[in-house]
Amino acid sequence: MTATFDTDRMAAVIYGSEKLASRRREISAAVSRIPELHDSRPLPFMDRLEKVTEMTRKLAALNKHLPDIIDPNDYEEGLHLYHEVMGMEGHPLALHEVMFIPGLIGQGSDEQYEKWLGRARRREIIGCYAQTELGHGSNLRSLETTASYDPSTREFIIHTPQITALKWWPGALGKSSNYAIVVANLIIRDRNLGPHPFMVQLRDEETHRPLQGITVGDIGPKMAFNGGDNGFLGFDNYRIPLGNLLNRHARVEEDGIYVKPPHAKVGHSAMIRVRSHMATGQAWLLAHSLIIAVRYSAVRRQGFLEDKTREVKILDYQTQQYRLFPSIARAYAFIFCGFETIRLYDQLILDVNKHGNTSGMADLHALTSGLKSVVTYQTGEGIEQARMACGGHGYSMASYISEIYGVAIGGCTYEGENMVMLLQLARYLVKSVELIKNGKSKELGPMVAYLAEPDTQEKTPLELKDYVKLFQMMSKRQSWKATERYLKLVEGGVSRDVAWNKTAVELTRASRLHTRLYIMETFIRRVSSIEDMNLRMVLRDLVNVHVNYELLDCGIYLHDVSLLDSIKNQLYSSLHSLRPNALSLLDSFQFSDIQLRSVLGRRDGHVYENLFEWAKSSPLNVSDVLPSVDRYLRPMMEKAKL
Ligand SMILES: CCCCCCCCCCCC(=O)SCCNC(=O)CCNC(=O)[C@H](O)C(C)(C)COP(=O)(O)OP(=O)(O)OC[C@H]1O[C@@H](n2cnc3c(N)ncnc32)[C@H](O)[C@@H]1OP(=O)(O)O
Ligand SMILES: Cc1cc2nc3c(=O)[nH]c(=O)nc-3n(C[C@H](O)[C@H](O)[C@H](O)COP(=O)(O)OP(=O)(O)OC[C@H]3O[C@@H](n4cnc5c(N)ncnc54)[C@H](O)[C@@H]3O)c2cc1C
Repeated sequence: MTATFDTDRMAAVIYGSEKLASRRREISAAVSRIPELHDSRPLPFMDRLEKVTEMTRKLAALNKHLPDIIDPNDYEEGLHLYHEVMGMEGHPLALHEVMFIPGLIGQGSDEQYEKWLGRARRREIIGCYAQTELGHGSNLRSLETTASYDPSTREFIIHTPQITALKWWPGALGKSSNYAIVVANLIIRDRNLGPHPFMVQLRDEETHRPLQGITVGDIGPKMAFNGGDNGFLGFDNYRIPLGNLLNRHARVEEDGIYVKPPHAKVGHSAMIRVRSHMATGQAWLLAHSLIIAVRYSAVRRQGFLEDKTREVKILDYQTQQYRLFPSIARAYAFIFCGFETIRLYDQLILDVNKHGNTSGMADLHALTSGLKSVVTYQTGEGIEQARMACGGHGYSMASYISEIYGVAIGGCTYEGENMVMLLQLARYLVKSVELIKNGKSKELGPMVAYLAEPDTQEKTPLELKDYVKLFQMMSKRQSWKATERYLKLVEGGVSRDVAWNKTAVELTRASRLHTRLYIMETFIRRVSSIEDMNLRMVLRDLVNVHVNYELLDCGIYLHDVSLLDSIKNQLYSSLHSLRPNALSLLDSFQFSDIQLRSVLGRRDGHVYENLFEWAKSSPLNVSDVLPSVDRYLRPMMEKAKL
């Protein structure tokens, strides 16, 4: 089936410009010509040490070839090159680019840029972001690592008071990084001023051995990311100079005077940055799994429909389309949301760093708290459906889908556990409803203005905008219902904390609906702005699938049977009309075979031959008879014969 649109032009929509889309193709082509940038053998056949070694080997090779392939100062080109070569399982520089450098930019002063930023960019040093501890991750107020100021030597003494204070989880901390941005409680004259970011050298730059007073190592295998070394880190009264407090926002003078930051949370910028980028990163992971599943579904034949002479492609089953196509819509919707949040983050950093203007922080915190939670959860659901849609071969590591799942689903936990972040957004929604109740609707932020709109009369929806209005009213009602439930408890004498906890499930439901409304409206807004008619037509099909699927999935108006039927009928006909374009919508992401790392998803479609070759290369097939059979099984069977 030929697509009704140009996939290169769709790639330009996905990546934001024709230039970047074509540069991505050139970079992938360049990588395909350099064998030392390829996996030396399939990653699923490697144990953890082999995998970490392989990632380190490739990283060094990439660093060598990088100047010949990309503009080293072009962030987007670098991001694609890393994804192409390093894949998704983690590597020594994974957090260096994602958190260490952005943390330095967000928190460091111009002098500290001079000292560390250039060195970090040239990769003379490798860094990570060490905040989470063995005993605390969500509740930052209870972090235990201390940084006590000693005015007599003008130093901070970093210390791990007890085992629960060990830094635990930070990516690339265990064996790779020789520096870290360490988040520790700033203590001045016994006064705890809360978590602050400090630049700390962990290892000797020559020998890479841990410095005196530092205990550091790897936390062991995880569900995924096993090419990376998430680590633990402990301090024994470890001294660092006064100038190592990253002091763009908060400062300590030599005599110990503390100058507080313009906003209590301005030190959280590294987290906000990752959350702002997660919608895009998760969309790519979802699209990875979908292109594998849809390519395979276009090859795999199983069972019959009307033509009894030839088995049907499983992509022609309505259930297969229902399983996969709503996630294709979500992948596009998440990409468009990602453009928004990255733009908002870049603007915020400029406002804060250049003008000390923190007014955009609350909105972006609320938006990214909800978005990272909904996007990561729905991405995980979509990847799991993609795996199941491939039957047995989806369950094989040859499909690579379970690795993609493990990486993606980590996002439900890192950067703020989803439940915790949904409740952060709920704070914002409750405050907004209270503003309206107090006659201050004018103070509402643009993202919550709809909460003040009167309920529309439920007329029979005829157009897309009517269906979106239905969803908007449902979201509004949930925010009001949850807020009033909470306020009723408070007015009844229940403390705010207890009332909050007793309403928490309803509050998180309000956060999810609010976020899903934002995703839907962003998707529609972006599609409506696309000039190329062919692109806009097929993306409208995706929007129709998305809106109707969301309405059904959120259980809207289940009491109104005729409305329910019309939503279902629209969804099923949208699935059918998407069928001819489904594969091309995913081909438009232009992932190379190297980047997909999936035998099932290869462009050549020779699934069975490729699967057989892959299986034969398994280490277990090096010999016909395994040593363990000779050593244990054969004696056991011989004995049974006596
Ligand atoms: C995909 C491939 C990738 C591949 C790459 C993979 C990379 C993996 C990287 C993972 C890295 C990590 O996980 S790094 C570690 C991530 N850790 C986290 O995210 C920790 C999550 N916890 C937190 O952020 C915090 O504890 C909170 C926000 C949940 C609670 O903080 P709190 O200080 O107790 O604040 P709280 O009392 O709740 O709220 C007080 C007021 O502050 C506001 N507030 C709180 N935080 C912020 C903020 N950042 N910006 C603005 N405002 C804020 C609240 O809205 C509230 O306003 P008002 O209501 O009073 O007006
Ligand atoms: C793959 C991966 C990479 C990571 N990389 C880094 C890194 O580079 N740097 C770093 O500093 N950290 C990193 N982390 C740590 C991560 O940020 C934390 O795991 C995360 O913040 C959650 O904290 P926690 O694990 O302590 O869970 P807890 O905070 O102990 O929460 C456990 C559970 O308790 C419940 N809960 C907790 N608080 C609340 C609440 N207020 N309301 C309702 N329910 C609640 C939730 O169900 C939650 O899942 C990484 C984690 C993973 C999995």
